[in-house]
Amino acid sequence: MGDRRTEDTAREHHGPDEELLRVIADAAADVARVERMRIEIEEGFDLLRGTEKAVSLFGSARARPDQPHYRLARSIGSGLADAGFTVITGGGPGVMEAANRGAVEAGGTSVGLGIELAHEQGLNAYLDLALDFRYFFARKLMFVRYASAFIVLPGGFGTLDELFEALTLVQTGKIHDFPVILAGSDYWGGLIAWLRERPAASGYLAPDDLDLVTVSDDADEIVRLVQAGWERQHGPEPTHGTV
Ligand SMILES: C/C(=C\CNc1ncnc2c1ncn2[C@@H]1O[C@H](COP(=O)(O)O)[C@@H](O)[C@H]1O)CO
Repeated sequence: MGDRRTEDTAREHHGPDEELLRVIADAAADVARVERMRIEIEEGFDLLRGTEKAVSLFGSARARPDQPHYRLARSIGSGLADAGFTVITGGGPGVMEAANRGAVEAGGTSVGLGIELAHEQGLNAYLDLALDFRYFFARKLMFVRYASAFIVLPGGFGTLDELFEALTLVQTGKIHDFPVILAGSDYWGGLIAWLRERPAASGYLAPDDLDLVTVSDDADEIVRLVQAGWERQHGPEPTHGTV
């Protein structure tokens, strides 16, 4: 009924031919939009195909190199590279740059999946592989598809969005044995306490949902947690012994 009235109103103002042309133009724009999405996903897959051991790391675009969270991200990036993990970030400044920088400094592979934004910052200077995305959802698919763990450093809305998306995927069983590690207890402690006192206490989270996330301040421990998760997913790595 509502649709009929909208169509009638449109005809009164523009006439039936103009309205039909508008509907056809809208449909053509949607076809073009879907094709852009498909191409973007394909480009991401092409870029990352063959990436077998990787971690996605998130955190503030605004952290400065003299800040502790930048330093922590840099040493996590190095530790991951030493352990053979490719480091994937959003390719931007701040914590992303720090993790990519650490990975490059340790001789590892560093990936940046950037996002086109109105106030373009550009990709950071520490990337071996990079791609800029128009669609957040296509970019998020790459973060999950190629990683065996997520590490989340302090950040704002962007980081929180990535954290809760990851937790939702694990909670709903879309991904399994997938470590979600919060780096920086000073920053995340309050959020964990709130999740326990509000959503969990209200019954909106199961008590063991909070076990899906681990908090750590120690880069070495974080790398060990990531490695343990990888082995749960893939089996233990062969040791290169002398026998
Ligand atoms: C706002 C500023 C730079 C924006 N540049 C970004 N480049 C790449 N990825 C980004 C950028 N901004 C946000 N992201 C994504 O969200 C997370 C950080 O967001 P937050 O709001 O800063 O926490 C990050 O993990 C990216 O994936 C510089 O001032």
